[in-house]
Amino acid sequence: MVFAKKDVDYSLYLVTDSTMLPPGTTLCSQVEAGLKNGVTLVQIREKDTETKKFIEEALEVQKVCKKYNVPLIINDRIDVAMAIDADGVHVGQDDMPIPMVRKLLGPSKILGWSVGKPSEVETLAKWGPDMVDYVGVGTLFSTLTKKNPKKSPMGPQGAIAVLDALEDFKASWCRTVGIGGLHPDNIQRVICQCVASNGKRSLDGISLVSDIMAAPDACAATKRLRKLLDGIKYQFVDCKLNETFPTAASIQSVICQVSSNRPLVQHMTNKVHQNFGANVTLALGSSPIMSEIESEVSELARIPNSSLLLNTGSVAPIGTLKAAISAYNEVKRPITFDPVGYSATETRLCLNNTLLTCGQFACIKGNCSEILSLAKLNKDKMKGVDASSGKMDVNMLVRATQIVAFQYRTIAVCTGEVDCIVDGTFGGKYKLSSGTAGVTAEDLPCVIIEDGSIPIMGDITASGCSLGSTIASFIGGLDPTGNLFDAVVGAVLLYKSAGKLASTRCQGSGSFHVQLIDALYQLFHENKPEKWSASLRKFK
Ligand SMILES: Nc1ncnc2c1ncn2[C@@H]1O[C@H](COP(=O)(O)OP(=O)(O)OP(=O)(O)O)[C@@H](O)[C@H]1O
Ligand SMILES: Cc1ncsc1CCO
Ligand SMILES: [Mg+2]
Repeated sequence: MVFAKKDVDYSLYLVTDSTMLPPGTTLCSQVEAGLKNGVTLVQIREKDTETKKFIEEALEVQKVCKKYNVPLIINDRIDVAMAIDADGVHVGQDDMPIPMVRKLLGPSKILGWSVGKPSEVETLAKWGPDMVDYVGVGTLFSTLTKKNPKKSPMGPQGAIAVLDALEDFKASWCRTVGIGGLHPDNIQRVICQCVASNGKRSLDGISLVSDIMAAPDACAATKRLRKLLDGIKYQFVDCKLNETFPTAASIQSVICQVSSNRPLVQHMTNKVHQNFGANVTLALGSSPIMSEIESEVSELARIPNSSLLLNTGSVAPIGTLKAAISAYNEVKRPITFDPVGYSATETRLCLNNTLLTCGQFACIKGNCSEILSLAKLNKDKMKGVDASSGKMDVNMLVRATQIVAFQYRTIAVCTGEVDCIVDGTFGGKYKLSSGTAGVTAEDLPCVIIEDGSIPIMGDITASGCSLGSTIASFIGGLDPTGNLFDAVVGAVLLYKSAGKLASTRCQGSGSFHVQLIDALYQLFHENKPEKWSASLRKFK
């Protein structure tokens, strides 16, 4: 059977591994369970099987694939693929060079290549459409299936770089599947986050091994995966995403919700911020808990109206941070991420980037240096944890905030004299192949909050960190019908207004600290929009 290459469905690509079969199953029975329930492409990848056995197994699997009219790909073994007339071959970077493989296979077979970086995409683009039909993009996350991984996991940001390269080098024919460490708990996030910057393509599918091959009930496991792939919305927090534009009335309603729900805000934050953050949280009628104990994150995440502030100014062990991200994502409770000193040192860059690959954040907030660096618009390293001084161009800051919001499908906040807030959640909508239908970062809604210059806000430590506490309280306090963008904008607006009020009452930076908590307490409990001095406007 010859498959029209353009008709190949890459959405659910099963790769075999007979070393992980549960008792009572065979390679073929697991593949058939997958095919019956929505696997669209099969690859035989048996690293430790002798040739004769490999061929016997491949022929058996081929029979089943033919029954379901699904193409069969062979990993690495071009000889085996040719011997059994399989539908295609998949090779890695260290296997036989692609032009040779194509020469052996002929033009009609499907040829897949593992890629991890833009330079590899450039090469395949130069070869043109007759060479590589699809790429396996990875390794996305660490996985036990690769015994000696040569590369460290690239995360969604690495996949975005590959998708961008495919667009830049105009390799429109080339399809993509994400590979490595993909499981039901991260598939929606990966499809949602892995979109080219021009919004024109997302992954065409995902490739996985253990969730089907090692499943005691491979039928149920495949059905579950199929449902996630065919879904349209990734509801990563249990409140409304991207519905309306914030107004004074909608913010007032958020404050009412926070007042009555009294969220529990778990802080994993730096030492400097802990006491101040706890008091800010209390001023907002919420309960702070400063906890960095791995064994309790799951329990805390499950408390009604829980919310996590993850601030990397000084940090708990990375395993604890990862566990916290997973625990809150799992129960759809919000995480506010503050990548303190993001690009100040290599260590911080690496740590923050690692955490960014681990989950979905409801909000990412940073000062202008952090946001510019996250958006890769900052050539200079940060000097420390504080924003670089000097007047910033608002257009540039908005642009950076939009890029961060778009790339991480989050609400991004950039602080300074002017605060920018951009909603990049796309209402949690996701789709294979078609990206965001051409909508780009520049098209995202942006709100500006300002109240004139309040230099003393930059003269106390952890004022940005405590805005993080405020955002985490507001998001955590939302009803399921409350709106995420309203909550973040409301937090920034109330905090700025409190800063202004405190600056008129204080005598210096010491008393400003105290006055800021008083002002937040007052404005929150009064909940009167006419008392908010900061202005809210739509950017452009
Ligand atoms: N010049 C300014 N005028 C008005 N508001 C400001 C000014 N500088 C900072 N702010 C406000 O102060 C808060 C902290 O912002 P900043 O950008 O200084 O954060 P940060 O560097 O992360 O702070 P930290 O690391 O000390 O916690 C924000 O709410 C921001 O709106
Ligand atoms: C001073 C300082 N150092 C690490 S975190 C922090 C608080 C402000 O970000
Ligand atoms: Mg900060």
